[in-house]
Amino acid sequence: MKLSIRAGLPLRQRVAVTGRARLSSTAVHSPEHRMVMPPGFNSKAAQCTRLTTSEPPRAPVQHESPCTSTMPPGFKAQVGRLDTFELPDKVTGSKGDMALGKALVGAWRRDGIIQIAMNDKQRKLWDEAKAASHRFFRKPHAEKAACVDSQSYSGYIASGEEVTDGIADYSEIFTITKDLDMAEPRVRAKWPCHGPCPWPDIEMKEPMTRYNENLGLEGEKLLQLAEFGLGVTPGSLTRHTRDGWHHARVLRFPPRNATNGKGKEGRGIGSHTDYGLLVISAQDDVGGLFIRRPSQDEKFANWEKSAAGLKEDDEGWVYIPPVEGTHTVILGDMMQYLTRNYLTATPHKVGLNTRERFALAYFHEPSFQAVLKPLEGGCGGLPAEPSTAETTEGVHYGTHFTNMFLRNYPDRITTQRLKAENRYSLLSTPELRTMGALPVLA
Ligand SMILES: O=C(O)CCC(=O)C(=O)O
Ligand SMILES: [Fe+2]
Repeated sequence: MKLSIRAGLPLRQRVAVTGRARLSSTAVHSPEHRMVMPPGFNSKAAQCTRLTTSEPPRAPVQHESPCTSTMPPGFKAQVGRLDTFELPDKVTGSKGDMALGKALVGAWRRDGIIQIAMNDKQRKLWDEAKAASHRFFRKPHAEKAACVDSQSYSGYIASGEEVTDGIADYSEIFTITKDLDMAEPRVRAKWPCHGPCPWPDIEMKEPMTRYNENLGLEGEKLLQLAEFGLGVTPGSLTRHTRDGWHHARVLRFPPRNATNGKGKEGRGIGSHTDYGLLVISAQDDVGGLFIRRPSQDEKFANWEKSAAGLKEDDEGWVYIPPVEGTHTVILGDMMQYLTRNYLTATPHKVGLNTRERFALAYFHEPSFQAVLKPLEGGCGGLPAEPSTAETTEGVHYGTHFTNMFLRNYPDRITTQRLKAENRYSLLSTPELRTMGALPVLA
């Protein structure tokens, strides 16, 4: 894989200094793959190349995957070409870390998404996880459908079962939440969403666990760097992720001409924002992910009022082509809340392509018990805003997560049991709102 970097500086520093992503190419695909350019763009220059700016010249970008050709048919979008950042092995607070943190925050504010290079270990872990995912989704339906749990939302979600903004999604998913056995105190105390992960077999469990643990380390590094970039006290973000409610979705999307008719033509997952701090994703070479850039004109706060379905059929989407050997990182609702919109959750959606697509989204989250309040002191050197009733009370992440899963899976056995046993009421008890507290069992 080639990184898009300026020659002459050590690699990490080069990326920290020049790691600027631009959503430059503006080729737009109509169903007939006609190229339509917005006014002011040179179609020749924009197709699959970066627009030149006043920045110093760079090495030509060489992605291993084609640029616009992977966009799912029937969608209209700009094509985002993202530079690739490389993270250090360890964040120490060096000058390079500070510069990198600023560059990452700048890219998130401008584009809503960053791309980071996988190291060799991560490439191997993703390859193994992808192979396990292929193996799992090839199993007979009955075997997959048996992988459900009545206490946790871990396990299988059939194509057409997940609902976004009232419409079925065609994605087929295996969700992985914290794998807690039946003797675990929080499971015994019937905390909402807490329970075992119904793994189909060890061939799925081991590679997925290894990959997610590695992404957990990556998530912590990104938060540390984001703290530098935001100019907030170190630990302001990471203090919320002690025993974080990290989870993941292993995803398969059918080809658009081989669906079961339960969803909306060509739609893999409808427009939405995710719930926590960071979403670190890997995708195969097929393509399907679209995002929206941060915009002053688009206001939403998913923890207050659902942002699902937001602008789904509007203009302004950016297609993110798969780039081998990279993760993308977008932001979740709690990052937006903590930073008072300095960083915003990234709306995204997935389109079905002509081939089946495999992806994995890892969600780096606060503790289920965390009650979050906006960061003190203001972000990015901006003055702190006065508190309002809403910000003083804070947002309980476990309640936000539970609300989102109740909304997405209204008919799932887990939802039925949660309601039948009135587990929701536990969310307002002090032990569920105190980080590290364990239930007192009779
Ligand atoms: O398939 C992808 O790339 C993204 C999936 C996604 O948005 C999700 O699982 O929440
Ligand atoms: Fe998502």
